[in-house]
Amino acid sequence: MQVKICGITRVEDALGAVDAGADALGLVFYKASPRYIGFQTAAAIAAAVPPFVILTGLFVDAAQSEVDQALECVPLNLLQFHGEEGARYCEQFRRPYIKALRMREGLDVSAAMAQHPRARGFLLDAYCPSVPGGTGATFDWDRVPQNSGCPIVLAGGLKAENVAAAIAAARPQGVDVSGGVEQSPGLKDPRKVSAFIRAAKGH
Ligand SMILES: O=C(O)c1ccccc1NCC(=O)[C@H](O)[C@H](O)COP(=O)(O)O
Repeated sequence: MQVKICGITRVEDALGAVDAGADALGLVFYKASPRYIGFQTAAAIAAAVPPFVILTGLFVDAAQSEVDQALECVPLNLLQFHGEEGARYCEQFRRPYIKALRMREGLDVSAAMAQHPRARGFLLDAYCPSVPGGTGATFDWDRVPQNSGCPIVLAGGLKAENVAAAIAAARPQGVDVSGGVEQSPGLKDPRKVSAFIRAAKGH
């Protein structure tokens, strides 16, 4: 099971997550988030992270110039679009990307996935009307499509205590967590991070 720890704001949190076995880290470039970091901090984190860890840049309906600037300043391996971005917008950066789908009631997940034929995967997150992500809320894991033909990353309200059950129900390729491994918004708790990764990877 691949694990992404999202909302990293400090070098020590990045290194702690990598030591604990994280496969990917998420850097939030959405200014309204308590986990927002600027490009300078992001570049410092990127410089400290070993080469085989996937560094993901997260955006919510950002201006094209903002994503371009992030790509100039930070060596991101993957883009994560967490708003209402369409395929043409996401593809213009010519970088691997995953599209977040917020699981509001009635969402046709397969149809939403079909709108992004070039996405490398889909991150399925809980839907809360006023907050685009990092809400700590779960959704019904039985709604995760099986055999969709594209990697699924499960997110939303995961923590060490529920991630094994979530994986058993949704059978995703990866899991993503933010609030469930924090001591306070934006600051990771090393013990929670390592308990989460152990539980997700089944050891
Ligand atoms: O983390 C944020 O603050 C955030 C803000 C706006 C859009 C997305 C955000 N996070 C995206 C993630 O990938 C989170 O890990 C995911 O939403 C799950 O968060 P949580 O329920 O806190 O584990």
